[in-house]
Amino acid sequence: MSARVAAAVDRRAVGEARERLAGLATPPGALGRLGEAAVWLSGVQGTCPPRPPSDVRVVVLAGDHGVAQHGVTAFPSSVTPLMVRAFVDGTAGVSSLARQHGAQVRVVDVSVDDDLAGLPAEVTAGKVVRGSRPIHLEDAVSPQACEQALALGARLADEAIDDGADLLIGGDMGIGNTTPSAALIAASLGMAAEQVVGRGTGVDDEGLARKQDVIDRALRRVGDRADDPLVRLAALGGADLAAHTAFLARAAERGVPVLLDGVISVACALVAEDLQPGCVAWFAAGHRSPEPAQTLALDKLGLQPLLDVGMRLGEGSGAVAALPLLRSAAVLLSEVALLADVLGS
Ligand SMILES: Cc1cc2ncn([C@H]3O[C@H](COP(=O)(O)O)[C@@H](O)[C@H]3O)c2cc1C
Ligand SMILES: O=C(O)c1cccnc1
Repeated sequence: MSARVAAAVDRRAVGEARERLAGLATPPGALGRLGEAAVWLSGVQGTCPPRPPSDVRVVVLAGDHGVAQHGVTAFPSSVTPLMVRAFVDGTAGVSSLARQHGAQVRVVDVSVDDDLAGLPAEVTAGKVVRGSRPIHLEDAVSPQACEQALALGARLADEAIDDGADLLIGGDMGIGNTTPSAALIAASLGMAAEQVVGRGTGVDDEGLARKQDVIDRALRRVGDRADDPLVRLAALGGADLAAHTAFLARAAERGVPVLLDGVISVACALVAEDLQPGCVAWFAAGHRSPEPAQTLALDKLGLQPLLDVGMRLGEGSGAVAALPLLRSAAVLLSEVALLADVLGS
């Protein structure tokens, strides 16, 4: 997949959108990031003014992580399969937001450490491994499992796009997953564990120190091998994060926009950009997570989040919460009069 390239956004539409935004009957810059979001939407849709996204798909890529057994999270791994069932039942946080804002949610078991008996094949059939391994002790997954996960993530993006999606959101579910996500961001940015570590589901100070130590040991264990983004994913990420990365990269390759979520989503976006330069043009940031690594990664990608409300749930929830703002941005650019017309009338 390293040979693939992201599609090109429509520069003409971007230029038209910038011109229209500057000409609206509003003071310059008064729409803030909504104005920027409208310009971005114009470019990725190839049309000015842009349309509010109407077929939004959230794909939650679920997977467990061996680090969860090493004191880095406030919850046990047994929560992961229970939450997968909650997504299927439509009772998770993102399920509620998606219903409210007209988005569809699909959950897929990439690497949950449970057989998820009784769930439909469309949830479980793609399973790559039962849990990714603890990254401070060994590579999260083999290169073969990583390739399989990448193929799964790309296929899931293709399925959503072929079914008519006009905006994709990657969601995550997996106890412990903020640890490999922070490690991926540290390795991608050449930063130290102490700069990227955050509290995830809410670890106490001792848990935070253990988490920092696990990330630090993982970074030192993998060393320069992490320079290769595929090795980085296999060694420091895991199957779910590889699938998530390919999901985002395939969207960019197919020219379909993505609204990014929290630290897991943005970690994968960073790796996707390394694998397939130019991807970031197809990404907008839904929200800012309190995880320090997420802000560091957003800064590196040059993205400003639409929302900053302290959400730290994952699941794609922060992106779905930002959806009304993105749609508002589109209708503002299309419906607000031009100042010249207002003054001339
Ligand atoms: C009930 C529950 C629902 C969740 N939904 C998303 N997460 C989020 O929190 C976890 C990551 O945080 P950490 O690395 O600290 O474990 C992941 O499962 C992520 O999807 C949840 C966590 C819990 C407990
Ligand atoms: O940044 C996130 O999305 C996040 C933070 C904590 C736990 N789960 C997800």
